[in-house]
Amino acid sequence: VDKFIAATYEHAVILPENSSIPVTAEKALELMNRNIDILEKAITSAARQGAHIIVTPEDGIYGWIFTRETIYPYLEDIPDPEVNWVPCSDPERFGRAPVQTRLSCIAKNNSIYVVANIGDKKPCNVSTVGCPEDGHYHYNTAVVFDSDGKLVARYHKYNLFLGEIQFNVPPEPEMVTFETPFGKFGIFICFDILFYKPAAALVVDHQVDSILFPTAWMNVLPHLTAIEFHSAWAMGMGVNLLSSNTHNTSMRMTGSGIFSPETLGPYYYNMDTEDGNLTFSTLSAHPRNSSTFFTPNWSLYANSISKFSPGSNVFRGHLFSDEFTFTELTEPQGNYTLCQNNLCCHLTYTVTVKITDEVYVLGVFDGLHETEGQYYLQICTLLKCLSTDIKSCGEPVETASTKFKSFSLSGNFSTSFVFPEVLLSKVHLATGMFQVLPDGRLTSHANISQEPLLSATLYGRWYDKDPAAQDAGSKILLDPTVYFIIIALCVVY
Ligand SMILES: NC(=O)CCCC[C@@H]1SC[C@@H]2NC(=O)N[C@@H]21
Repeated sequence: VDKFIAATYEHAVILPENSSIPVTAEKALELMNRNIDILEKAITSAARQGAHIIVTPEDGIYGWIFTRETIYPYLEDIPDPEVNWVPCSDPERFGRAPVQTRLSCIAKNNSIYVVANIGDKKPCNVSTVGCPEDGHYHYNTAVVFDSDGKLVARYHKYNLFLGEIQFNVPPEPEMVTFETPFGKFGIFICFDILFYKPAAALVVDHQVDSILFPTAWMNVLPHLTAIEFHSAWAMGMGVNLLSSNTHNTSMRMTGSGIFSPETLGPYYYNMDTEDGNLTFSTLSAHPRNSSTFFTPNWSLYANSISKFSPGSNVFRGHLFSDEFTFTELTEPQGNYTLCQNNLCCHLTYTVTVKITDEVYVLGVFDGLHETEGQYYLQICTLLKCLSTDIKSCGEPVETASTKFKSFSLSGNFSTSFVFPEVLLSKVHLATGMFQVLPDGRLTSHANISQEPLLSATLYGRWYDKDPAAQDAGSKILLDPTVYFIIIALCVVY
C-alpha cells in the first residue's frame, strides 16, 4: 500500500476532581470510562471516514498531576506484545485489564489501529536495587492495538517531563517499532521528541516511515509551540509525525496535526474554546521514497559565504531562559551575519512595509539549555520582539503586522539535526510559504508577503553535546570490560 489515511484526535480530557486524594479502582475506572466514551466516538467517526490508524493524546484517559499513590488505581499490567494478545477476546488472560480490553474492542469493532496512552504497573521485589519502596514500577505507556484488536506495541516513556513524579524511567530507552501494510511505525511520547533516544534514533537507526506521537504539550513561544516544533521535526527528520495533543487551554495545551516531510499539516490549534477535534490526512506510506525528498547539508551555504558582523548593534537577551545574541534589523532590507560560540547565522531579508512600532531581530544561540531538562541547542532565528523595547526580544509574542517580502536564513551548524520553523501571526504555520534548499538555506516563497511574520528559525539539536550523551561516553570509558578488550586486542596484535 502506497498511501494510508491517518487521524489524530485532540481530546479535552476530563480530569479527576482531586488527583492528590487516592480513589478506589472502581472510581478510577469510572473516570477513565468517561474519557474513553469520548475517544470511542472520535475513533468510530474516524474509522467511518476511512482512517486506518488513529492517535489519541498523552494523559488523555486520566489526566495529570498525581502522586505515586494516587496514580496507582489507574494502572494496569500491560504485557509485552510478544504474547500475542487480543484483550477483547481474552480479557482476563493477564489479570484485570478493563481499559486495555475496551481499547482493543474499539479497535477490533471499527477495524482501525488505535494508539492510546495509559499507565503500566510492574511488581518488583523491594529488596532489589532500584525497586521503589511501594513494590512496583509505574510507567507512562503508549499502546497500539491493531485492526483485529491485538496489542502490537507497548512503549514506556523514557524522557519524563518535570512533575511526572508518579512514574518511573525505564532502565534503557526502548526502541519500539512495528510493521503495518502501510509502512514501518515507531512510537514515543511528548518530551521524548527533544532527545536522540528514542526519537531521532527510531529514524536514524531503525528507518521508520511514520511516528505515532501522543503528547500533552504546553506551548512555549517563540520556538516550542506544538504545531511549530512538531511540523519542523517531521520535516527535519524526513518522516510522517502523527501528533495528538491534549486540549486544555489553561495549561496552554493545544496543537495536534498530521505532519509529513513536505506538508505542514493539516493541523488543529485552538486557544479560544475547549473543543476537541479530529484531524485527517492521506499520507505516503514511505515518505523518503518520494522523488522530492533530500537531506540538506545544513552548513553548506553558511560555510561558503564571507562573514561580516553587524558591529555595535549587538546585544544579549533571554529567550526561554537561554542567553541569545541579538541584532536589530534596522533597515527595510539587509544582510547580517551574527555569531555566538561556534555558530554563525546569516540572514538576508526584505520587508514589504516596515511597521514602525515593531522590532525584529536576528538571534543566535549555541549552548546548553538548562530549564526543564538539559539539552544542547544551536539556533538561528529571525523574530519579532514583544515590544519596541529591545529588552523584550525573545519573550513570547503572538501577533505581528510586519510582512516580509523575502528572507533567507542559514547557519554553520555542527549538527545534522536541524528543524526548520516558520510561524505567522496568531500562531499559524506558513504552509507552502517556505522551503529548505539542499545547501541548508531556509528561504521564503513569494507568498510569505501575504501574512505577517512572527518568526523563522533553524532549531538545531546537537545531541552529542547533551550531558546524558557525555555521561554515556564516560560510562563506557569507566567500564573495565572496555580496558580488558583493548588490552586483549593489543596482546593479540
Ligand atoms: N508531557 C510532556 O512531556 C510535556 C513536555 C513538553 C513541553 C515542551 S518541551 C519544553 C517546553 N516547556 C513547556 O512548558 N512546554 C515545552
